[in-house]
This record gives sequence, structure tokens and C-alpha cells, in this order.
Amino acid sequence: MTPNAAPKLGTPQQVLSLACEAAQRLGAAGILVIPDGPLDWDLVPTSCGGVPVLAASASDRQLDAIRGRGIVAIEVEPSEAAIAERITLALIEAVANDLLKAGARVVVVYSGFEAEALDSLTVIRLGEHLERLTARDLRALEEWVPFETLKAVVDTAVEIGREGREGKAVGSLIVVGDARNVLARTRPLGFDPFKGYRRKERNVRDVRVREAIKEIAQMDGAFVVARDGTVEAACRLIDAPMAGLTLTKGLGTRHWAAAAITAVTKALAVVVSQSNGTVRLFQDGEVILRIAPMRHARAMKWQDADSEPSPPRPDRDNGRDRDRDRDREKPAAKPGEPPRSG
Ligand SMILES: Nc1ncnc2c1ncn2[C@@H]1O[C@H](COP(=O)(O)OP(=O)(O)OP(=O)(O)O)[C@@H](O)[C@H]1O
Repeated sequence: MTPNAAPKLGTPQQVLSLACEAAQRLGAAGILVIPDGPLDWDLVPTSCGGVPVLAASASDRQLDAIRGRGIVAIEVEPSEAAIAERITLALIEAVANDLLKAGARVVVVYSGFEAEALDSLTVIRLGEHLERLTARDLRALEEWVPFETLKAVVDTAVEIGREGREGKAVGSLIVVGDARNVLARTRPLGFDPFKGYRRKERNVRDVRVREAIKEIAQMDGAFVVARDGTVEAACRLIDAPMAGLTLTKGLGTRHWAAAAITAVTKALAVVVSQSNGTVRLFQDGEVILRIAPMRHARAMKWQDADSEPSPPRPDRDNGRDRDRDRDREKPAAKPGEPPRSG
């Protein structure tokens, strides 16, 4: 008898061939493979009828194997989170790196039931999961702060907002760029945990430094980060004038300090709200991007800041899609109205 050439039911090849078929029928923008454990990447095609295959892993060895096979690799942080969250985080990473576009349809193949087995397949439309998520927003600010530095800072902020520390919500303020002028408008609040380290030992592009920032975020004050990513100082009190600034009602002194320092310097400021984990990016005294925590998957969706009070400026808009009807915040405080504290 001729042996059956079709892959055995339940094998990775079979799920992958179903994914290929589904991706082509649905006009998907990609197939994302997320195995829970090692996989023989020779079994995975690099594309299916023109639909590219992407693979996410936290393991350096797996990532090398993925790249060696010619598959697009997505590097994710190691995580014990449920699969839904891990898929979301991998998709966020893919979109942030311009590998997939918000709104695209993606077929995801993953280990749903058994670790080390590719046994599940799902179709996700990114628009539903990850609206407003785009690296374009950060790239548009490259002139102010290099993309890699800003992305490292924003990612750290998003993680602080999502994870908190030891079960407690944590807020944070990170001022990035124009460090000399920023430092001149701040003073120490006490002990600076970064003092005494060499420059290359305190760069936000280094994952260990980002972990340290998450720990130190529990202390009062702001981080000051240079354009190249060096943490120049931590636990600084910002002393910049607030007169003439306008902010959404409900934002407290941390947010006002961010608005103030960006109004008088060429820095950007990234604020994590301790109250709800929302991350806001400030430029020129205004909120230009808001990243709200996604309730269910506990991942982030990036949103436009147009619900904040200031109208967009054409030079800033830079291709960002605006969706004026979603997620409006409360009306703005009047110019000069004192910030609430707490
Ligand atoms: N001028 C400032 N410079 C640096 N850090 C500041 C400044 N003002 C406030 N902060 C930081 O913000 C913290 C909390 O302030 P507050 O609760 O008023 O902020 P908020 O804007 O309401 O933000 P959250 O949503 O996190 O509560 C302070 O404990 C301090 O660490």
C-alpha cells in the first residue's frame, strides 16, 4: 500500500497547512507562529502563497533558528502570561516594528492545549485588538529623540503601567532628550540610584537598565534620559512654570510637571499614571499620544491624543490616523487652572 502523504492529524505540518489555506482564503497579511517551547523550524514555510510567516519567541536559540530558516522573527519578553496575552504582545511588537499594519488580518498558530505542540489556530483582525498601535507615531518624533531611545522608554512605561511592582500600581515620569536643559530645571529629591554608574551601564536600550527603572519608578520624582538613551539622573523634582498650560481635567502634578518641562525644553516626557496605567507622551507642553491599558488582554492599545484639549498641528500630524469619536476624556481644565494633586 502507498503510505498516505498527507501530514498526520494534529501534527505541526497539518496545522500549518490549514493556516496557509486560511491565510490565502482570507487575504491575511501574515501568519504568526507562537510555539510554547522549541520547534523544528524546518517544518515551517517562510511564506504561503505570498503570505509571509512570522514567528515569535523569547528564546535566543529559537530566534536564531527562526532567522536561520529565513522566517521573520519577533523577539518577545519571556512571559508566564496566558496565551491570549502572549499573542497580543507578539502582535504589538510586530506592529511596533512595522512588520504588520494595524487593521490587518493575521492567522495565528500556537500551542493552545499542549506545550511543545502546535495545535491551535485563530484568526485575528488587528484593528479589533490593537487599534492606534503604530511605530509611525514614534518615528514622527525622531527629530526630537531617536526612535530606539523613545521606543525603549515608551515600552518601559507601558510595562510599568501594566505590571506595577509587587502587586501595587506604580506611576512614573520619564523625560527624554535635551537632557542638559532638563537637568537645569530640576533638582534632586534625595538619593539618585543611577549616580556613580558609567554611561554605558545606564542606557535604557539595555534590558537590565529598563528593569532597574521599573524598580526605581516606585520612588518619587522623574527620570532624565539623554537622546542616546543614557539615564542622566533619577528622582529629580521638576521645577518648570505651569502658567499658560492646559491639561485634561483630572490629571495631577506628575502630568503637569511633564507638560511644564516639555514646554520650556526640547524634551519629550512619558508619564505613566499610577491611577490607571495610562501612558501619555508629552511634547511642547501638550499630550500628543495616549496609550490606554487594554482591559481584557491586559495589553496596550495605542490611541491618538486628539481627545486631549489641544488641536493637532499639521507639522505633528505626520500621517497619524485620527479617530475623533473614540474614548474622549473629560473636558479640559481652563488655561492656568491649578492642577489637582493626587
Ligand atoms: N514636579 C515634579 N517633578 C517630578 N515628579 C513629580 C512632580 N510632581 C509630582 N511628581 C511625581 O508624581 C507623583 C504623584 O503625583 P500626583 O498623584 O499628583 O500625579 P498625577 O498626575 O495625578 O498622576 P497619577 O495618575 O500617577 O496619580 C509624586 O509622588 C511624584 O513622584
